[in-house]
Amino acid sequence: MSTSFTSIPLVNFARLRNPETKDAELALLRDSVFNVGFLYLTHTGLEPMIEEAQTRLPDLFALSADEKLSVGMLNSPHFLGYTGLGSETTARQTDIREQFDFGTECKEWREQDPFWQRLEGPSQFPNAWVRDLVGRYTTAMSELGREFVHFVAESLSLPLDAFDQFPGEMSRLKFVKYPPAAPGSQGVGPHKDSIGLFTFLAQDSVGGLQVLNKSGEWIDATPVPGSLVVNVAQGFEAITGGVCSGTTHRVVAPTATTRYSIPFFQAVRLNLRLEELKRSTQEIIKKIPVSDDKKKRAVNVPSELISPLYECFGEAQLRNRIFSHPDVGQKWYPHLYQKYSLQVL
Ligand SMILES: O=C(O)CCC(=O)C(=O)O
Ligand SMILES: [Fe+2]
Repeated sequence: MSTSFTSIPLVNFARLRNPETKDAELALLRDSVFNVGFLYLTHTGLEPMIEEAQTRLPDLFALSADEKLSVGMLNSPHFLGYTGLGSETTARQTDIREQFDFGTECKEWREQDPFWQRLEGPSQFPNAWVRDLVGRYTTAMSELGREFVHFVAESLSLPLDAFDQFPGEMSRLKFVKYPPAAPGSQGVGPHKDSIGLFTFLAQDSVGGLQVLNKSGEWIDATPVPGSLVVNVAQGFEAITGGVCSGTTHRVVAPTATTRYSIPFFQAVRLNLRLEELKRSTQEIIKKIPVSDDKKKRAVNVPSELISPLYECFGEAQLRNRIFSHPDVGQKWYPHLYQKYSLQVL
């Protein structure tokens, strides 16, 4: 398959789980992850769960402004909670969307913990049914994510658990609403997902998600009912030394209908450090189907996200959050906000 994809491959999860069809589907998975960087995952068995969540989203966003603000992200040093329209910035432009960010359960941050550990903490739920839905949805997605990563390892003929040293404590889930806007408006600007190994995204039938291929063309990720769009996030980019780069994507705002989406960002260990990565990625990089030259560079310069400017992956991620949500960043991390603002990257 060409690396300059013009359509996004479909990988059938049931065929990965079936010993008779597994090998052929693993080859497709390998090509999709390492050459394309994006795929639709179908037949996951989670279709009813996804549909239930999609059906409830209009009710969630119909809560009163007071109810939403009572769980505003500004309350949260963990960047969890509600973000109103126009409060988020991507690629230096304002995004036209509203969203609720949640995290899977994790330990509470304490004073003696590293400062970047504070990215993880308790979620804010506006009511009991949202808490219940988020709990069930994240449990199901976490299990799917673990199984998916095992298949990715197998697709490279690596041991099943080759990536099991990397997952972190708190995965993130978002419920997102894009209201209709003027033609060509930015739902969310071009970006790679900084959080996580892989992102598993359920989108509704409206469309607007686009991904950038290696020739610099935007390709429509046209909705495929019941599927999850899976993309490589910067955590996986880091542990493959940048060889498997996260794919850039964006959402063009809808013009006539409201669009809803549900991305799940699979956690990466926040304490991953550059030196550790350089060691652990070597064996992985050897197996990835790309040129030796690219591999050599990968070992020397593991990833743009793991920069010598940062202590570890957690700090790089914290910096990213601070600039995506500058009001939250300035409130909870004023010194870091100032420090990172002065850095030339
Ligand atoms: O809403 C979507 O389809 C994509 C959202 C996204 O890329 C993100 O929130 O990182
Ligand atoms: Fe994204």
